[in-house]
Amino acid sequence: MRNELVASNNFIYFYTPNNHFIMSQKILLTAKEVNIILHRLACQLIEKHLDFSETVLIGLQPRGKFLAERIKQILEQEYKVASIQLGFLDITFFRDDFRRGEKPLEANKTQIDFLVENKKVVFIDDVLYTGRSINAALTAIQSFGRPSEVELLTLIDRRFSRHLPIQPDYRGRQVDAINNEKVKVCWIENDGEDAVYLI
Ligand SMILES: O=P(O)(O)OC[C@H]1O[C@H](OP(=O)(O)OP(=O)(O)O)[C@H](O)[C@@H]1O
Repeated sequence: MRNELVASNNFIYFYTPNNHFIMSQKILLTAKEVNIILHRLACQLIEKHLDFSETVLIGLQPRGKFLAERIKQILEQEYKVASIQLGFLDITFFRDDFRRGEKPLEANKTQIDFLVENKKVVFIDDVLYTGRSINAALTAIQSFGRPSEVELLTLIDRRFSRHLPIQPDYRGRQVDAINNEKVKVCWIENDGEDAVYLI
């Protein structure tokens, strides 16, 4: 059991019943802010891709999937863009560091039911940090054809943290976080709320 106290400076402090502080996390984006940003990102995509007839969306597994599904839903339901092609790409075994960990890796499902040959591909992920996931995605997508163009949409861009020359084309929010901090993006369908925390 723990009690939760929301402080006025956007930090959430957790205390044990005997009042020992155990951790804190800062809320970077509330559900309302996430919703506003998702609509802006959807509009930016429409501005560039119009009817999406030559464009496919690819959500990166595991957590880019939720963002990609949300963007698709907004485009179709609120902005009446018809039948957007959306796939999900797992990059686990394409990472340049996949043999370096001690734990056995668990892959997620890749589900791309279309060719990306000559299509404009938009990668969608929740966080851009070192850029290594996107680097792996660029390799992995080659199995599905040769896109005419690849762009990147990310909800959170961790500034000054890149290991590779990769930048987002569409970004929700830039965040300055130091290396031992984690940016956690929560989705209501998976985590019970829409929110972004710095932990
Ligand atoms: O630019 P990169 O350094 O590759 O980081 C970006 C990736 O990091 C996060 O996943 P992470 O592997 O941290 O997993 P988790 O958040 O689901 O624990 C996030 O979902 C991105 O896919």
